[in-house]
Amino acid sequence: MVLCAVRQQLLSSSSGCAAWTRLLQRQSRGCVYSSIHGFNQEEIKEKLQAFPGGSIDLLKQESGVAVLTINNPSRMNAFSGSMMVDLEERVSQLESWTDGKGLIVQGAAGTFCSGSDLNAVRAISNPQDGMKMCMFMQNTLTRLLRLPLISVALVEGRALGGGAELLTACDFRLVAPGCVIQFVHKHMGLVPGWGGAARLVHIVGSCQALKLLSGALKVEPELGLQIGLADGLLEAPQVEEGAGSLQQQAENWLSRFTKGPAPVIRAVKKVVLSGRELPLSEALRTEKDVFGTVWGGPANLQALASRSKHK
Ligand SMILES: CC[C@@H](C(=O)O)C(=O)SCCNC(=O)CCNC(=O)[C@H](O)C(C)(C)COP(=O)(O)OP(=O)(O)OC[C@H]1O[C@@H](n2cnc3c(N)ncnc32)[C@H](O)[C@@H]1OP(=O)(O)O
Repeated sequence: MVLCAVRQQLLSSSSGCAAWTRLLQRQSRGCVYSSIHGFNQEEIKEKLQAFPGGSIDLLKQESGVAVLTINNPSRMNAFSGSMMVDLEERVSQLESWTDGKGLIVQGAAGTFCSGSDLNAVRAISNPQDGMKMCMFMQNTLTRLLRLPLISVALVEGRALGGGAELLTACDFRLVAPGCVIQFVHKHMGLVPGWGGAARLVHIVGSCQALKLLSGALKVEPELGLQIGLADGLLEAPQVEEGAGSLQQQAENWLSRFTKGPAPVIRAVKKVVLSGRELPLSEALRTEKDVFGTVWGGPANLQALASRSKHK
């Protein structure tokens, strides 16, 4: 169902986007898990909806940068079951947002996310349902990371367990003073289940990932920057004129990379994504296909016209 929606959106935008469809088909058939893995998305969505609370809010801005907010403050932004379903639906909306260039993922009320709602976890603790929730969240976070948008996690307060896994599903992480990222899974007798371990190895390397997971180490801003889990440090918001809100600072940081026509910014994310995920020959073919979507396009022709005056 996801691939159909994604394919339809991409093909409807322009014939050039057939390249992106081929990438999705080559890479993942849209998701990590499908019916051939015994995964039934509608079945697990129905189970998850039985655990309500909180919301995942999405604001798509004229600037082409959207803000996704994990909103369950009474539970330190823990993911209820219905929030997991919400997240998948917001990712679908972002997959269809053809004007999008960037995404900021943040938590409400001064903290990021404290993982799964433990009340829900207790209720779906049988292995079958746990694995289905795991596959659902792996599919959703993989699609989040594969969005043709440049994504930034704005990490404030605490990012624990699944919350720490969520921030690994963004391209970059900006940390606020005093925040703590902690993969607490070992303390729960678990390992990451939402894909956080696989992505963490790509971000910080296997040795650092092994330390963070086996030690359930608390990663504060200084360590995060040192090991590459954090890409920038935000300033504590000043009441008087100053750095601006954390979200404003994050938007300013992101703006350096999203400045320009959406088709070009989206093409940049696509070629980096294929370079990161595909074997070299496939990545080169995808790069050629994506190149074909911008070569001779409006932005390219306008740039050539403006430079032809420089004799
Ligand atoms: C794949 C991983 C995934 C999974 O296995 O499904 C997981 O993520 S498992 C969950 C991992 N997360 C945790 O273990 C964090 C648990 N929470 C805490 O350690 C603390 O609450 C905190 C986040 C460090 C904050 O501590 P503190 O500042 O002392 O506040 P409180 O503890 O009083 O919390 C306020 C309020 O929020 C509720 N809360 C917090 N986290 C969760 C959560 N993950 N699930 C459900 N509820 C949560 C907490 O119970 C308090 O509620 P009240 O007691 O009703 O006030």
